[in-house]
Amino acid sequence: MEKLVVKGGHRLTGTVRVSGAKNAVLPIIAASVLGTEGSTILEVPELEDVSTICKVLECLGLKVDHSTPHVLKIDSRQVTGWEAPYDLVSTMRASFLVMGSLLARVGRAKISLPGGCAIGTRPIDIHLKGFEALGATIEQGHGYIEAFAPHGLVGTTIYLDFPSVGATENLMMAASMAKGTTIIENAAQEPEIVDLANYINVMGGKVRGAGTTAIRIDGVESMKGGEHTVIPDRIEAGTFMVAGAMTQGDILVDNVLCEHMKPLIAKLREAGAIVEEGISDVHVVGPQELHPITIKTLPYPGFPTDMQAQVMAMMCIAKGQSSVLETVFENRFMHVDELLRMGANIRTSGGRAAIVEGVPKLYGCQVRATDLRAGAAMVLAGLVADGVTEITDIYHIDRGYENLVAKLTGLGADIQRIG
Ligand SMILES: CC(=O)N[C@H]1[C@@H](OP(=O)(O)OP(=O)(O)OC[C@H]2O[C@@H](n3ccc(=O)[nH]c3=O)[C@H](O)[C@@H]2O)O[C@H](CO)[C@@H](O)[C@@H]1O
Ligand SMILES: C=C(OP(=O)(O)O)C(=O)O
Repeated sequence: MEKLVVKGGHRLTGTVRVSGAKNAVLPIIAASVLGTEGSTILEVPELEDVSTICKVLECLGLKVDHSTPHVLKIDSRQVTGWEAPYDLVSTMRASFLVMGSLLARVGRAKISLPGGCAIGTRPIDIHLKGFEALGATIEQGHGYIEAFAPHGLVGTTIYLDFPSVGATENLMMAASMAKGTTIIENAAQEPEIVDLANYINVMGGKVRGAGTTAIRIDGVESMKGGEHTVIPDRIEAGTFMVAGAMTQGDILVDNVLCEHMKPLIAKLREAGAIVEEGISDVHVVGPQELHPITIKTLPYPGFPTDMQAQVMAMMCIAKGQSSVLETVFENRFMHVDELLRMGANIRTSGGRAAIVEGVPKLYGCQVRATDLRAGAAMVLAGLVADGVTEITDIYHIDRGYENLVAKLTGLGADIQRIG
């Protein structure tokens, strides 16, 4: 079994370049189904999740050329299938995002139910309610969801019970070729939503207001295709910024949109780091001693849940008491038990709140990457731990971090992938 072996105690210095955003490229690839002429996507991160969603497209009859690294050429002239099978949806929930584009393009979709995952039950009720509001018929059975709109979808106003990122994206795609106008109220405002809207518009769609709580989509008859460059990954950037802060490092994180990083930048400064915002980069200098901080995860522009585990790793070595309130997912504390094994002092209550008492040292040991960001937190803890940390189940990390070992090694970390 492959594992990461991290020898702690190295100060990180130098420059690291951030890849394109996983959470932007996945819905963008799903949206490529909408276009009848094909698309070219640039700044595509080389990730397991990208391979998985490309396999989903191939199941639908699209042709994907990924022969040039970081570039995807998608031939979407023919869509011959409408089913995303269990093996692909179970490894990556974002496969469910093809439901909206399939409904728009071919009027039907059959997608395996994603099921729960390590960070919570993650239902899809908001997506389904939205599809029904647009006129689709939904049937569930034998582990699959089928949606039908043989005569096309019809625009309407949809108020989301929660600003779900995935539901906003799925409904934006579905509505892009509906008859008339759709307004999504209480929409998610994440930068990845804006990137998807920009791509839909490049293909010939008419989406306005993405990045605000009300998105207006004027349905068009058909879409062509186009070229789109994916935004930088704010979570990968944030993970390196925390690494710099934790290791008393001095690092330049390149290919960053600081506008997307505001909640993390504020917290790193509270923790005592120096953070200098550039036009497309950010410079982080870690303090001698980290101060304790408080975070509460929220939908954008609040503090991102996808940075909670990494920041909790940082809190473990701050001087004093920090706290975390996780409000987006009901069960995103899988990393706590692993951090405890490394000598951290953390108390949780109710699965949503944690108090972290900083300790002078963490100690290397064997730990598991229980999910993607929990895995990143283990790497960060390993960078500052006394001795050697061995991290297993690293396939979770491969879902979302391109070349993590090479990037950290370039900053002076002692980290190897073995097995
Ligand atoms: C591929 C991708 O972009 N993944 C991100 C996306 O996931 P994802 O799109 O799955 O996250 P959502 O915003 O939909 O989920 C947020 C919360 O809403 C709940 N919910 C969601 C949909 C629904 O129909 N019913 C429902 O109850 C979820 O269980 C969760 O508790 O946004 C999350 C929140 O920022 C991030 O952590 C993920 O990294
Ligand atoms: C939870 C995440 O991703 P996904 O929604 O793909 O599981 C994440 O990127 O941290």
